[in-house]
Amino acid sequence: MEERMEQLICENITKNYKSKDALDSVNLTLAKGKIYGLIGRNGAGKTTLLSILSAQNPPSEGSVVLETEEGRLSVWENEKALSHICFSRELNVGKNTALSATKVKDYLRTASVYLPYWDQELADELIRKFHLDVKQKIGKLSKGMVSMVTIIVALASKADFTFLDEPVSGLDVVAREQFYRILLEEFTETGRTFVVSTHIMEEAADLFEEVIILKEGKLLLKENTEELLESCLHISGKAEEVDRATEGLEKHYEERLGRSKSVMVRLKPGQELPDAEVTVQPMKLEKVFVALCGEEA
Ligand SMILES: Nc1ncnc2c1ncn2[C@@H]1O[C@H](COP(=O)(O)OP(=O)(O)OP(=O)(O)O)[C@@H](O)[C@H]1O
Repeated sequence: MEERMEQLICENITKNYKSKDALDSVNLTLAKGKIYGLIGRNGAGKTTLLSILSAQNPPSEGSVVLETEEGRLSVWENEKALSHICFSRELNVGKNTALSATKVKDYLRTASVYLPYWDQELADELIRKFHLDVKQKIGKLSKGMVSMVTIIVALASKADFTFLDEPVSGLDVVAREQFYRILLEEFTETGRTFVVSTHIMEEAADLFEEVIILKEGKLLLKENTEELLESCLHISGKAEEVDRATEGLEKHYEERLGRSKSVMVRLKPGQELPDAEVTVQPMKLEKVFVALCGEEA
């Protein structure tokens, strides 16, 4: 019987670069069979986290452990653990680099050698779906086509834990929708775990069972997306009414305009808003993110 990977655990990960502390004591457990959205402002530490989770980058402190039926395997320098993890990074092609001169088919062939569960049939299907010219050099591809190459590597890797770093950043809206559909199909068929970092939250929010938010190198929250959105409310109205309605609640992003005021509250389980003359509106993920990670006015 095929061995199943259970969860990937990130224990107290800190990463200090020379001039920057990129991650600060991050504890995180990624369960089998979920799609996670990883969000955070520029420089929050998303890429650093994914590179540490996949052992492409050593942490300054802490460890990453793959928990299996057979026991706990440290991910660092452990071929068996790493065979179940794929981080398909954004490609920095650059001019006149070895990568820019590499043909797509050769890049994919190299990936197929390194990734032990590579599915060539799936890779070929995705190449067709994305209309990708595999004879083309990577340096000659458009930004979106380069993103497609990283998406193909991620999906065809068939790794139990697959990380994609801003996969849709260069894609047009049609290709983005196509990517979300393909990802969901692959997820439904296989129950693999995906972590997808993105700045384009709204259109991907339905895809994420859980969201992970990094803020300045710290894990701000990891929560079921639906529950997070249910708990966050936008309250507006006369300032004194808003104050009365939100007293004692967790508040973010207060904005005052003359005598009126608006604020986001995040209700804890069991908490309710008192009756008050205020307008209460549900919030979309992007607005919740801005309220949690944006700069207060
Ligand atoms: N190799 C490195 N050397 C020094 N500092 C680095 C290195 N890589 C990242 N950093 C710094 O660590 C911090 C986190 O960077 P990281 O790339 O992980 O952020 P991110 O959340 O992925 O950002 P973005 O959304 O802009 O891609 C940033 O301040 C960045 O400048």
